[in-house]
Order: sequence, then structure tokens, then C-alpha cells
Amino acid sequence: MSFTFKAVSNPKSDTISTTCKEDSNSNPKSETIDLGSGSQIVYIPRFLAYDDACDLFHYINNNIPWTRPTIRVFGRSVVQPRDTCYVASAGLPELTYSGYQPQAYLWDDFPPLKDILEAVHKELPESRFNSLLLNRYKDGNDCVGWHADDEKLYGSTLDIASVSFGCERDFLLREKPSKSFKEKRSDDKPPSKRTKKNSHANHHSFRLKHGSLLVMRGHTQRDWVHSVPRRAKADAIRINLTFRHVL
Ligand SMILES: O=C(O)CCC(=O)C(=O)O
Ligand SMILES: [Fe+2]
Repeated sequence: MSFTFKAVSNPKSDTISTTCKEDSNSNPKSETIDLGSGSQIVYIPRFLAYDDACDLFHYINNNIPWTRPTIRVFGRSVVQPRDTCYVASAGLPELTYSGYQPQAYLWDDFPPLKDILEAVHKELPESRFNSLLLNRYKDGNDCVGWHADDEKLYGSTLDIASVSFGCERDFLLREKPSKSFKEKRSDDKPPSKRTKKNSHANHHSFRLKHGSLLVMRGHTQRDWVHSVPRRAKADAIRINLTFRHVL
């Protein structure tokens, strides 16, 4: 099964889809937040056309072999509060996080995921992602706690591209407390844009829309943590794909 969708956000594309009429005037095409010290967030609310994102949501929801693993958190075994799956190119080092090593599926097992990867690469031509962590939040009780994706196998200045489907959820970013390392760096620059009304200097919040793309760039994993907190009012499934580059 393969989809022939096109990302809608790339103005260079000559095949811009017009299937999504929703919010067409109320969303900017792309928003860049400079977090300072070489970290940025890029948010594209309508990366995928609405209908394409719906088709992909159903495919991923029904065809991915979701598991809800037990992980180690502060020395305790806990069931991860969301479903997960891992896809990676052949021959990469194995991923381990929180004492858990997910089975790596191949891109060829799920052709529509390759189509999304291709759309992401088109949007971010300088990126070469070779692995993907999938998360499924069944409702507002499912979440991901504060963390940074700073595992060694990603290297020090990775970009992570995050595509969301289904129920809108809040994605929060908070600066790590210790700045001693950053203050020694010569490329320290004050952030240029910290004016969003839902953002404080060291705290940002995005409501991630169906079909959106959010990119964490540069030193975001070194200097910031992120989370998707529980939300009592979220009563539907959200799926999130995070594309990463394993060295
Ligand atoms: O669901 C999200 O938006 C974020 C997921 C995440 O942070 C992760 O998989 O590391
Ligand atoms: Fe993460």
C-alpha cells in the first residue's frame, strides 16, 4: 500500500494539494522560534494536506505493530504511558532508551512511512533521517514526560522532525536548568524571538495539529527538554512520528 500525497507547505512544489479547506487563512505557513545558543524550533502547522493526513492516520493506527513496553525510570519498572514502535534503516546501531531496546522494523515493512520520510526530506533538504520512533497516545491519559532525545547514537547536533496526526495535544519545551556549558560557548547569541503569548523566555508551548511538522534543531536536545503532558480533555487518539538520524 502506498500513498501519493504531497506535502503542502513547500512553496517550491508544483503539486500543492488544495484538499484541506480548514483553517486555511488562520495558520502561518511556517514559524521559526530561535531558542538561543544554536537551537531553533520550526513549526509548520499544515505540512500535510488534511485528507492525506487522515489516510495516513488510519494506515498507521491499523498497521503498525504497536507495543506498550516496560521501561526503567529512576530505578523503577513502569509501563510506558503510550504505545510505541521503531523503524530504522538496516545496519544501524541498536537503540536503547530507559533500559529498553525496541525491535527495529524496516522501512520496506511500511511503505507509507517511506512516503512521509520523503516528504520530510523534501521540506528539509539538508536532513538525512534514517530512523523513526512512532508514538500512539490513546487518549489524554497517555503522555511523554520531560526528556531530551540526547542518546549518544544521535550525535550532538541532531535535528529531529516530528509529524503529528489525530487529536491535537500540547507539546512543551523547557530550558534545562544548567547553563554553565552554554555560557562558555562562543556562538552564544540572544534569542531573537520570544514574543509568543504562550511562551516565557525559557518555556514554549505548541498545540500540534493534525498533519503538522515540528523540527527541533541544533542544540535543542542538549539545552532543552520537551514533553507531551496528560490532558483530561483529550479524548481521541494522537499519533506522532519522530524522524531522527542515527550516526
Ligand atoms: O509525541 C510527541 O510529540 C513527542 C514524542 C517524543 O518526544 C519522543 O518520541 O521522543
Ligand atoms: Fe522526545
